Amino acid sequence: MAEPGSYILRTEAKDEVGILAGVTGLLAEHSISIAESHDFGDPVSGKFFIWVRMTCPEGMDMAAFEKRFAGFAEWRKMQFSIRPADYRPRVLLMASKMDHCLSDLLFRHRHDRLGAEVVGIVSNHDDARWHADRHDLPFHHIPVAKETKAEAEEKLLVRIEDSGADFVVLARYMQVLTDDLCRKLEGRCINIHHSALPSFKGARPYHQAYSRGVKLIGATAHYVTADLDEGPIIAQEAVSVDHRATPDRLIELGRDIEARVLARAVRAHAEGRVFMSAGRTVVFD
Ligand SMILES: Nc1nc2c(c(=O)[nH]1)N[C@@H](CN(C=O)c1ccc(C(=O)N[C@@H](CCC(=O)O)C(=O)O)cc1)CN2
Repeated sequence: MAEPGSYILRTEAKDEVGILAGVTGLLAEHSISIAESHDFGDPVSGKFFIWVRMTCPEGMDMAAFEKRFAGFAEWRKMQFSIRPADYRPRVLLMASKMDHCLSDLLFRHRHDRLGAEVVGIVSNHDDARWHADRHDLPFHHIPVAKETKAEAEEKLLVRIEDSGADFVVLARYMQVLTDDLCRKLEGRCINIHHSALPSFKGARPYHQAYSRGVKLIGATAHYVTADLDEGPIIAQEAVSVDHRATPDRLIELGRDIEARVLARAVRAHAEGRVFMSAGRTVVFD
């Protein structure tokens, strides 16, 4: 649990000399101590990113500080946000039949290791109801068929709205989202793909990998876009395999990697550690 007076500051701006000094100078001016900080100047986008976990002095006028910071940000044409470090963004989890990632996220949530507040579970199958009941969470069974996809996505949007979810996680949710839904969820829908993208996009990646005779398999957590499995990558991991591994063995080996990679991405997103930059991500993990 973050200590009282602890806040997360995120900034992004055109990369210019003095940006970092300006931000840290403002913090020092207000006797704000820095507990953790990260910064990066992206040569591709020409943007400079700063992430700070800061502790403000007791009794500090945060409104006055934010107003002062806003003046600096306007001058530097900087985007910024400040939020309490113990704020937990609300997340809606979605799964189909495979439940290893869902189960792992719920376990981490139960032990407050996810960095987000799970507000419900959505599935196109009824199997995941067991997990919702086990964790005393709302469960929404929204079946999907090609001819009912638009109606199903309308129901999903209602659930997202009603639950107050800040973001959505596809924890092995095996339905392709329409372009329209991807636009509506831009930057706030994370998927776990069971391959080391860009290899083996689409369905059955382990079978694709087996046919290719790979010596590595992996998992990729990425933001969802209309281009299937081509969204900005947040986290990845890979493990060596050899000629003896059948598709079923690859699926078995992949479970732990998928769950670990997805949890890392969810927590990074929840803590505001992920920035978008020229179609890629900057992750201050
Ligand atoms: N618009 C997007 N939707 C989804 C993405 C994405 O990146 N963009 N990621 C997928 C997850 N996924 C792999 O990780 C995946 C899921 C399902 C399929 C697929 O082809 N499924 C069915 C077709 C189902 C449908 O048309 O809805 C099939 O097997 O034929 C491919 C990849 C989640 N959605």
